[in-house]
Amino acid sequence: MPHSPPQPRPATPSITPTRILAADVLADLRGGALLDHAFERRTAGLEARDRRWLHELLWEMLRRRGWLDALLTERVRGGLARLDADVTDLLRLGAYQLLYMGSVPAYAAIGQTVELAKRRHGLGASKLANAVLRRIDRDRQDAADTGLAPMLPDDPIDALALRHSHPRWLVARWAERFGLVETARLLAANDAEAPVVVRPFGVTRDELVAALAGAGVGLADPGRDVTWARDSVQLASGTQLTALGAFRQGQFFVQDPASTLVVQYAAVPEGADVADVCTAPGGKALELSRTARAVYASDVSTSRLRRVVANVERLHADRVHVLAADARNPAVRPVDAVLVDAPCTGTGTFRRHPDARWRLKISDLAVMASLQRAVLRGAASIVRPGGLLVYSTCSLEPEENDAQVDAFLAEHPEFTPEPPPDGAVPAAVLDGDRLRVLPHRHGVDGAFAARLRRSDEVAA
Ligand SMILES: C[S@@+](CC[C@H](N)C(=O)[O-])C[C@H]1O[C@@H](n2cnc3c(N)ncnc32)[C@H](O)[C@@H]1O
Repeated sequence: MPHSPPQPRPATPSITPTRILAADVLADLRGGALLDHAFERRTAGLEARDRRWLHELLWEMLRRRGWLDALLTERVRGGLARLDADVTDLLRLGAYQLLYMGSVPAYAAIGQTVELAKRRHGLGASKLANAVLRRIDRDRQDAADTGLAPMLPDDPIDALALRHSHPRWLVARWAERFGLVETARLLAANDAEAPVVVRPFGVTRDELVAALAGAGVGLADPGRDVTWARDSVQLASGTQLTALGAFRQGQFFVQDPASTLVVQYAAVPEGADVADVCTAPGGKALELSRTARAVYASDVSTSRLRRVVANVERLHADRVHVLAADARNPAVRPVDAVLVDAPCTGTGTFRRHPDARWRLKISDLAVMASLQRAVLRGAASIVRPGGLLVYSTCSLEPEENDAQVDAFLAEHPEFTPEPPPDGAVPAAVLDGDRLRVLPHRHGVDGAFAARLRRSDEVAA
C-alpha cells in the first residue's frame, strides 16, 4: 500500500477554541469577574475533556503566576510591567503549557500563543511571544536536570512569596503570625488542588455512593471517610457535577468539610427557626435545614440568590425559604438562631479560588471588617432572648475573626460566648469556645466561627 506523504505542519496554525477561551476568561478576571463565574459562563458549550483541560490550564497557571512572572520578566527586555496586561496573560498561559503540561508539545505551546498574540495584538506582540517562549524552551532544556527556576531572593519572605506565588504582603502577615515554617505549609496547602466534596441530601451516604458508582463516577476513595465530614463523599477530580443524574435528581450538594464543620459547630437545636442572613450560594442553609423547622435564607445579592433558589428547587429543600434582604436591616422577626456567614476576604479558600490571591488588596481587610461589623449588629437584632447568634467566615485574618467577635461582645453585653455541646465537632478544630479550621493543619478550607448566646432577659 502506498504511504501517504507526511503532512507539513501548518505555517499558521488555527488557534484551538480552548486557548481562545483561556485568554477570554483571563480578560474577564482583569475586568473584575470571579474565576468560577467566568469559567462557567464561557465553557457552557464545551465538551467535558476540553473543559477539564481548560480548567487545569487556568487554575494551575494562576497557582504559579508569580513564579511564571519571574521567569518571564528575566526574558522580556524592560520587564513584564511594560507590556499590555493581555499580552502578559498570553505569555503566562504559553509558559505554563510549555513548562507544566506534558500533553502539549513545545511547538504547539509556542505556536498557538504566537498566533493568539498576533490575532489579539498584531505582529509586534506575536514576535515578542515567539522570542520569549523560545528562550524559555531553550533554557528549560538546558536546565533539564535541576528544573528551570528564576533567581531566588535572599529575603525569606520574598523567597516564600516567589516559590509559592503569593502576594508578599500576605506572606509577611502570615509569617508574623504563624512563623516561617508553618507559613510555608499554609502556602503549600493553598497551592494544592481542592477536592470536590459533596453532601448526600434526601438519601444516605451509601445510597449516593451506589448511585454515583452505577453512573461510572470515580470516587476519590470509596471506602474512606472524608476527613472531618464522615458522611460526605469525595469525587474524583475533574468530575462534571451538573452532568450527573444524582445531581439532577437533587441527591447531593457541594460543600467543603470546613463549611460542614461550621454548621455542626453552630449546633442549632432541632426544630428551631433559623435565619441565615448571608446565605448565597446556600450550602449552609441546606445543611441547617436537615434539622431546623424553617430556615429563612436571605442575601443582599439577587444574582447570587438565583443559585440558592436553583439549589433549593433541585434538592426539594422545602424548609428553606429564600428572600432578598440586607442583613444590616434584616427582614424577619426574631428567631431562635441566626447564622452570619459573613462576606470576607476568603483567605481560607485560596486553594479553591487561585484568582483570589491576586485580586485581594490589603485595604480590602478594613472594608470587609467594617461591613462585617454592620452585618453582625443587624443580625443580632433578630436573635430572640435566649437565642443563638453564630458568626463565621472563611478568612484566616484576625481582623475579620477574633477581633470582630471581641469588639461585638464588648458592645453587646447581652451576648455571651458559648462553646458547642460536647461532641458537636472534634476537639481538634476547637480553640477555646471558637471554631478554628486551618488549611495546613486540618487539610480542608479555612474557617472560623463563634457561638454567642443572647441572655434571656428582654430589654426594657
Ligand atoms: C461567605 S458568602 C456566604 C456563603 C453561604 N453562607 C454558603 O454557605 O453557601 C457571603 C454572602 O454574603 C452576602 N452579603 C454581602 N453583604 C451582605 C449584606 N449586607 N446583607 C446580606 N448579605 C450580604 C454576599 O452576597 C455573599 O453571598
